[in-house]
Amino acid sequence: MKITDIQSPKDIKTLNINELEVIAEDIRTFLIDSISKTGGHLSSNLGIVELTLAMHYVYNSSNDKFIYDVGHQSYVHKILTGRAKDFPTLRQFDGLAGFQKRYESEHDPWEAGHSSTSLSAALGFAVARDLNHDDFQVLPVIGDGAMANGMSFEALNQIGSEKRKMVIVFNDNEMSISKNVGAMSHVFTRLRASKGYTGFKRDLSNYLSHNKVGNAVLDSMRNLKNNIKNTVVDSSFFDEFGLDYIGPVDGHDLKELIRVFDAVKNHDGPIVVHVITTKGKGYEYAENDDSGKWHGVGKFNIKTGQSLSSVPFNHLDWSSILSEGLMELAKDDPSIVALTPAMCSGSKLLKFSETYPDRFFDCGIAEEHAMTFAAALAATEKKPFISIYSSFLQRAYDQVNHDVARMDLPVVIAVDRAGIVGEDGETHHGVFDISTFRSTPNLIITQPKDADEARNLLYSGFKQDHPWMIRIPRGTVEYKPKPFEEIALGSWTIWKFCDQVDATVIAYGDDVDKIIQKAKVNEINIAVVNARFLKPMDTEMLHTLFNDDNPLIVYETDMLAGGLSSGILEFKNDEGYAKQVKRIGIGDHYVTHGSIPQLRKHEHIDINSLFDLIVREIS
Ligand SMILES: Cc1ncc(C[n+]2csc(CCOP(=O)(O)OP(=O)(O)O)c2C)c(N)n1
Ligand SMILES: CC(=O)[C@@H](O)[C@H](O)COP(=O)(O)O
Ligand SMILES: [Mg+2]
Repeated sequence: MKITDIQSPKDIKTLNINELEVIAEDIRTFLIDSISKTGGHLSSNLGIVELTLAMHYVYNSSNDKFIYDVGHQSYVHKILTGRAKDFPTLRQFDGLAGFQKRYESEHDPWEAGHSSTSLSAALGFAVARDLNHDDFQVLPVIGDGAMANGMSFEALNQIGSEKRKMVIVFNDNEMSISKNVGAMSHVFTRLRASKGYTGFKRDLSNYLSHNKVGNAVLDSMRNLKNNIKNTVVDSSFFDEFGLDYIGPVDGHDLKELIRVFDAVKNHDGPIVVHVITTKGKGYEYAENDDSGKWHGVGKFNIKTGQSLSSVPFNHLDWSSILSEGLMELAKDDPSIVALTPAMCSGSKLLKFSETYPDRFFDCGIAEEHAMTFAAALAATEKKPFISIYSSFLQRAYDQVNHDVARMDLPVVIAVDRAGIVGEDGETHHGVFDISTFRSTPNLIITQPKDADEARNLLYSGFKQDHPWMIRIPRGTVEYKPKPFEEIALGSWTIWKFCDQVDATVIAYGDDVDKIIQKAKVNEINIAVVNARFLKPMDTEMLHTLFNDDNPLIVYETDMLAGGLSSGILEFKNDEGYAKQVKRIGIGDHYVTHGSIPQLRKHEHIDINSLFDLIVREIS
């Protein structure tokens, strides 16, 4: 059977084990081939092939609810639910999404992108089912990284007391994006090494021989399903939560997986099936990767494993610019420490972690904890630098407010992947943080226009006594490091095409230089303000701008509501100015997936849309 011919899970239900094993290998080849051309989350999907096949073989999606935690490992599920033909469009504008999407298929009952929502969602589905006297199984599929998150524990706490029927598929590959960390990872290691499943298998064969059903295991297991209580083994960890447990199960042994899923099919109450998988299974480079490089990839050469994306000459990604700067500062200042909630590779902190292992903390997928941890470090004379992707920082809103800003503690917060991030889409665009945090007292919010300013904002952040955010986008910028210089708090800068300009644009980030460049090339007579402090704003400069007669345009590439232009409109109102302010930014909706330039165009927040507005305003 061709992978692209699979229309629905029904197509694999009549296959025998040998045929299923062939399909598993074909799916792996399909994934490697397809993702090498589009980019995407390769390793987690290669690891979950047999597991997903076994689940679809035994259960009946869409009646049974398949809920993938994060959703980055739902590609095999997408293939088995008739979406293989759409893989050439994966994560592209108008194309197949990289996560489960309710609009995409009836087989996607839930959506995520952020980690550790699957267990809470599963409980919601299970309770609604019971209240409606419906009959379906709920199957959250959750990794060992996501399982160690606080939300998962909050959910387990209630699942264990509610005792609703669900099969929690615990996909344990000892990896988060990179190697999994923390005490929970040791708990899982002990479980993995436990004799539980051996015990289960022994009980099972006893059961089978007592019942004289012979060796036709698949059929026998069907008889067993109502007696699963006899075979479920205790596991100290999940047992403490009041959950039944089976495992560890070899996640690449299709026959075994099918036997186990069949056995727990109608299990009464919540049961954890602990499945051991290998992240990157079947593709050597990905299988041997501990660093997280193959977790999410761009286009690559299958043979050599080389990336096909190139970084322009003299350019470096923004995360590395900050982490290189941090390394320089940390060399002379032993009080500097660095933290990441599970994003060591993406935040480019690997070098820091190797150089200063005692001063580096990977907190796991635990944004809330990481932020409060950083606050306490700052309260005890350490100088914490915490790097968090903007969209994941949404998780730590209260900790920034309650623990960092309220106590006015000098935590330097790198808000990475700020702005539109591209292919990950809705759940990952970092477009909310300015609006979210502009109302937080004591907090300073900055965004550099170039690499020098990024370094200088980092340097300045460590020289002062307040919480200090530095927003940096996904992508690269020209990098020729110069000695650090301090930047005055709340100071903006202005560039003018000539003394008498016709309009002023206020912008921030790396768009500032792009706007200046375009104005120069096209001889457009404007001034461009670099609003490198989004909070506090440069009120002296704002008074000057409101006192001249030129049109004033605020150019934002984040949410309009509550963003920089909202701050400027508040200023205008409070200071009693009459001048109109034109603004560009993202309206009241979520932004889809696609390349960053495509999405900016689609949202009318690209530089061409800005210049169309400028020309309208000055003509
Ligand atoms: C709240 C949040 N923080 C961080 C991430 C980034 N992230 C995506 S997948 C992942 C690792 C998940 O590990 P695991 O659950 O074990 O899944 P695996 O990829 O190993 O299958 C992380 C940290 C996220 N999606 N959401
Ligand atoms: C699924 C997930 O949340 C991460 O893997 C994310 O896709 C990483 O994004 P970057 O590629 O920008 O590091
Ligand atoms: Mg994992």
